[in-house]
Amino acid sequence: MNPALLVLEDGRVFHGVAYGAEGETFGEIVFNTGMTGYQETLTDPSYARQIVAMTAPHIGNTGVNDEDPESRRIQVAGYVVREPARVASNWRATGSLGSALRDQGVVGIAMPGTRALTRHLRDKGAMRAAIFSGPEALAPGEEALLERVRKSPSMEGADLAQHVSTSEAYVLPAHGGKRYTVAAVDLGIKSMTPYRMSERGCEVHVLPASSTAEDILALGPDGVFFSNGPGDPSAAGYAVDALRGVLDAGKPFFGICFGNQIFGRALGLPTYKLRFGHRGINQPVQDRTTGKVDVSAHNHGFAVDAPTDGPFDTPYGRAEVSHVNLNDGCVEGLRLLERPAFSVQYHPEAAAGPHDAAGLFDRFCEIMEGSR
Ligand SMILES: NC(=O)CC[C@H](N)C(=O)O
Repeated sequence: MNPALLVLEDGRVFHGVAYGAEGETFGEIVFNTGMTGYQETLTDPSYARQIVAMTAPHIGNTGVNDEDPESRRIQVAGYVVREPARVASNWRATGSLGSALRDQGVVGIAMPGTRALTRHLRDKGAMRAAIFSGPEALAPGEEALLERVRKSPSMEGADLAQHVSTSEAYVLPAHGGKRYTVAAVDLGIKSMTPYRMSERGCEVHVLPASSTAEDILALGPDGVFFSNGPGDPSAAGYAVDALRGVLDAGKPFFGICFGNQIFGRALGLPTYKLRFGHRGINQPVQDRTTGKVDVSAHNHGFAVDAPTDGPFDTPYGRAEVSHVNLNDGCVEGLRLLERPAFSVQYHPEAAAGPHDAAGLFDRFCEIMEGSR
């Protein structure tokens, strides 16, 4: 197997062997703590331009199948694992993870130091990085490679949603009888999300990220949804403008992850970059109204900065922080108190992840019902 290097912008270098395609790739290095669900992780468009390191030591055991992808392709910029499975064993498997990475040109590295890497990122934070594998990519030597990593673009200020969004609108029909029309703005949407709505009787019109409030309202939707997505929410002013138009029109609104950050910005709140973010499927989130704790799926590197000591004023009336993360206290949900609009920073669609928060899709249906 050919040698590979993972080079971090602060000069830390990890040695390993090539996994997946050989060559080079640049991105923000982040870690994911999920013990399962690598295929959903790899295909989540929110990971665009990120190199994802898995803390679970053995990856690829169940191969890849045609049912679990969350989008049409592997979306991560690069992949870091400790030990790839040599055998893919599962009744649904159609191939191995190594060949899927290779076929889609995704450069990865298998290296013994994933634990040291995770501890490093925990202390120093997510940062620019690159994987170089094979003799050609490694030829310039570590110093020259590090220089190139330092010159690569940062995640801060990156507008990536428009690059992963659908270019054409499409419709997911309602399962078992249509009850609601939903306009879902695709900022990097995972395929399970509109599916969760469709199984609750929503006809889901998935719209490009560049859709304006007029485009959205032209559908006459019962409710509007803004999806998860990659990049820095402070660089997506177009989505904030569209959402403001939707809120001005009084439409019921639900947002997930990037959608929560856009909602926060539409309410006039700032967003900021977390040191190393939350990526995994066992994050404890508390609903501050009921006190109930959900174990939930996460993938975010940014968060909304909002007062957690009680309701606050916004251009749309009073709002409150509805959910907080019990690990670090960060804002995990927002809601308006006088209008039907709410959002969460985590992933009730649960692909992969626990289904504790599935009731949020029911809540979306309830606010659409209540607004009729
Ligand atoms: N999953 C998401 O929607 C991620 C949102 C945003 N890109 C972040 O990293 O915080």
